Amino acid sequence: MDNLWEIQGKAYSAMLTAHGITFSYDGRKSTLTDVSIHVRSGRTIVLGPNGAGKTTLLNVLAGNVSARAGSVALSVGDGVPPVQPRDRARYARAVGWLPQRATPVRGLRVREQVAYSGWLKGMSRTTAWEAALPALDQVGMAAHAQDRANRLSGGQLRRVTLAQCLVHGSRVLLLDEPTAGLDPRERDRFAEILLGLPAEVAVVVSTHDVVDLVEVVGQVVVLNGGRVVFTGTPAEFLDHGDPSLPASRQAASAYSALVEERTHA
Ligand SMILES: Nc1ncnc2c1ncn2[C@@H]1O[C@H](COP(=O)(O)OP(=O)(O)OP(=O)(O)O)[C@@H](O)[C@H]1O
Repeated sequence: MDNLWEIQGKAYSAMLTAHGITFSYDGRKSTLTDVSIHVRSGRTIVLGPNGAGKTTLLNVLAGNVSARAGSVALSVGDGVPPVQPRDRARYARAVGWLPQRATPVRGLRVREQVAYSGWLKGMSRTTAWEAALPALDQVGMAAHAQDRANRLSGGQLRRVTLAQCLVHGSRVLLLDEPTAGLDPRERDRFAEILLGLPAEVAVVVSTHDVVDLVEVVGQVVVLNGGRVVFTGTPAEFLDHGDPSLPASRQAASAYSALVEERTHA
């Protein structure tokens, strides 16, 4: 189990593919309709207005909820059968999910909280305890390993929650609005941490904040009304913006154009 990502001694990058996902909370109205997304190593940003379905999509990708139609599969290497969400233990171990609201586990210290997550994902107690410190170091929180988790600031807690995703060696990270509500310094720090992750890790970030993440991503996906209305590179995304605007406003203009095009279609 600890060597999921080393097949015959070679580390593989993962590819997460969702195909034709349709999801409904009440069995009638579709919150996601025929959504397909391919996530490779590097960063993917999922943009969309409130209620577009970003959180729901991340929950489907994380295996937290099941789609009514479509499939989700994680490829881990040549000749290895893809891992599917119904293979709960392996899938959960492979995919790290950071929910919108980070919560401290009452009574635990920071290192214990991170180790606990690793243990929940199938690591032995000792391995999880050992792995907790490097995971905290990756997010700049090693110095707080002995602090009570419920005494941390919102930004620190968010970083500890990211360490909880990293501790079990996730090759796909699903981060639901990770920088929402953080001050500019914490936001910059979070962006730097994402940039510092190993190249083979695939990171999916849902956000409303077009500007600060577009420059650090490899793929942009725009959701509107539960449908994918755009998938492409940041440059292709920016092509939808008004070229007469200063660069700092191009991304917001591209986003508005894509969302409005769809709304009026
Ligand atoms: N547990 C739930 N039960 C029923 N409907 C839900 C549930 N969660 C979300 N919805 C509905 O599904 C739609 C998509 O919500 P979702 O949270 O996925 O969108 P979002 O793009 O993440 O929005 P936001 O940016 O506001 O977080 C919304 O209409 C929302 O009201």
